[in-house]
Amino acid sequence: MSRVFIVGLGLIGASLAKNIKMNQPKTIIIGLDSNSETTRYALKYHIIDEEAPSFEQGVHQADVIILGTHIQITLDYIKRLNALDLQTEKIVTDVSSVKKPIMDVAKELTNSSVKFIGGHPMAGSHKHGIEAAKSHLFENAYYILTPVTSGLDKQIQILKDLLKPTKSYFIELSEKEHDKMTGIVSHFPHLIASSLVHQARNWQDEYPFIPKLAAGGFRDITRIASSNPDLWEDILFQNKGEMVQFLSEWIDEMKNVRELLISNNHEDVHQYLDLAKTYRDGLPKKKKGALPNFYDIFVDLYDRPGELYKVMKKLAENEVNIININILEIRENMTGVLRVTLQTEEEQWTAMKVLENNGYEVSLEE
Ligand SMILES: NC(=O)c1ccc[n+]([C@@H]2O[C@H](COP(=O)([O-])OP(=O)(O)OC[C@H]3O[C@@H](n4cnc5c(N)ncnc54)[C@H](O)[C@@H]3O)[C@@H](O)[C@H]2O)c1
Ligand SMILES: O=C(O)C(=O)C[C@]1(C(=O)O)C=C[C@@H](O)C=C1
Repeated sequence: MSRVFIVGLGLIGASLAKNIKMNQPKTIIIGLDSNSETTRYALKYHIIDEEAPSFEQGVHQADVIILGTHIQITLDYIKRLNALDLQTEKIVTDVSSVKKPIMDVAKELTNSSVKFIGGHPMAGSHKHGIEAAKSHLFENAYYILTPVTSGLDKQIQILKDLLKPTKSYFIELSEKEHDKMTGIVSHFPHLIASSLVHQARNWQDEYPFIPKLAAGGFRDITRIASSNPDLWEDILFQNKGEMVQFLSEWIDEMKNVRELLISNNHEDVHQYLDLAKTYRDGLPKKKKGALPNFYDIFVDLYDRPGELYKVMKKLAENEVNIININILEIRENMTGVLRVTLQTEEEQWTAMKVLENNGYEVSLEE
């Protein structure tokens, strides 16, 4: 029986806690969060078994420590490991979205009882906090590991065994490779999504109808602009070097596209769009959850009498034919997610609009 200490019980920390609890019920989960309401929630819904009296005591009590806080805070916790007089070996990992600053600090650790393995599950959400946590969040996602030194094979295997039920795919990368690649496909798109929202907002004074027209395309490309600004400020500055480089490249590219439009260069604009389409179409398809991907929508559902019925009724009234429904985690007083599977893309679109117009939060991805 192992003891796992999770520091920071937000979206990622609590999702891991739920996954471990569900699949390895004998593992004791000790938790720590600076927000006492979060800790109360975690204890009440058995997401953790015990609250750690302090960071230091939690580390002493555990075999594996998962640092699930924002990066700047995680850096402080890693530094605090050095001062501990530990009797047994501790496997310590984090979940931070940027790896170089973490690994720089971890490499400075002189406490030989601490075996640090950098970690980053490449899945998440624009939502944050314990209430958004889901045990299946990491299903089919890549889980990147960045070990601090070689010779940690045994510890890496223990960590992988613990996290195996997340059903994610483990890969090892250097921190440099990690920050470059996640910078391109995760961090930089956040800046662009936010910039598109600002542009729409700036034009809204002159054209107040803009938000009503901001439908499919705009919503798809800007979903991530709804993420937690505290987290993303942290991520963007921790990966500042890459961000500045990508921004410079992007500005040059946009200037070039502007020139193509001004000079009526249809051929090159077509080629620009066509190349992007070919690359985008070739990206691996997302497959999450146990069901094959027909046309799913995901509806936030609160645990209240009649909620499921209301959703089904609205869809029936609009003649949406449902292939399957699946409730992904709903427990007393918790927001769960209802997956509704439709046969066609058109029905997927209709179902989403019908429910959104009736006040539900709906997304095409979980
Ligand atoms: N959100 C995502 O999509 C995502 C995906 C993968 C990895 N990550 C990484 O996971 C980490 C956590 O992100 P999140 O989205 O779960 O954030 P979150 O805001 O949902 O959770 C952070 C939790 O840490 C707690 N906390 C704050 N200060 C603390 C302290 N000093 N000690 C203990 N707890 C403290 C907060 O109360 C909160 O519960 C970040 O480093 C982020 O880079 C995020
Ligand atoms: O799905 C989202 O909302 C996310 O932003 C998740 C996402 C990503 O960009 O894919 C964001 C940051 C993480 O470090 C990992 C995953």
